[in-house]
Amino acid sequence: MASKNTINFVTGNKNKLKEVVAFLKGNEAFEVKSVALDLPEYQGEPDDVSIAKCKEAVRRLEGPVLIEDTCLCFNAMKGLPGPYIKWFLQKLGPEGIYKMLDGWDDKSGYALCTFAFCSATTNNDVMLFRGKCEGMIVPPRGPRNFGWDPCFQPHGYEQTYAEMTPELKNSISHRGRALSALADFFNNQKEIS
Ligand SMILES: O=c1nc[nH]c2c1ncn2[C@H]1C[C@H](O)[C@@H](COP(=O)(O)OP(=O)(O)OP(=O)(O)O)O1
Ligand SMILES: [Mg+2]
Repeated sequence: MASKNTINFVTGNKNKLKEVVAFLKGNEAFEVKSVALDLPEYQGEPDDVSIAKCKEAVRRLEGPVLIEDTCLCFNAMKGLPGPYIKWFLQKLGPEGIYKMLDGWDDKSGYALCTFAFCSATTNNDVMLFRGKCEGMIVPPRGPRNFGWDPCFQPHGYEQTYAEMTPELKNSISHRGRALSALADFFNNQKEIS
């Protein structure tokens, strides 16, 4: 049996890593090796942010590189805070994230996850794998373990992400959906070079 391909997954976020490892457990085509590195927070549209982040990771490391960038987008605000959610969360906490929508009736939004992969041998071409989960921004409920999980409730569910089991979250989440696209791609590749 051919040995598994290993991809460097570059993230400074332990919770992201945990979800990625749990999702890929049992995957036969590849495995991720964690590289704990805080990459810069770029500005722009989600795809451009992920491409810039991936190119910076390639510049710093050798071999195939995988990064991920997550947005939380409010429909009332035309997709903002989007890639800037990290700073809003850091300053305002989950309560403040909900209060941002005080002036709007529309509390709907979506979580968007974009994985960016670069093989480092293909002229630095970056491939993107996206996953989206639609839902509502709600007053925080549930454990405060992971970012804005307490104030995001996916459509069709009565729990916030924070109130879900890790298995349920991964099966419907923005990240789970993006990982499923990523895994499909790699499972159809013979070798990741
Ligand atoms: O499923 C999630 N559930 C709740 N919160 C989440 C989730 N996924 C990311 N988050 C938070 C982390 C950060 O505050 C922001 C995304 O920013 P983002 O740059 O992608 O993450 P990060 O800087 O923590 O890690 P990284 O080193 O991979 O860039 O939303
Ligand atoms: Mg980041």
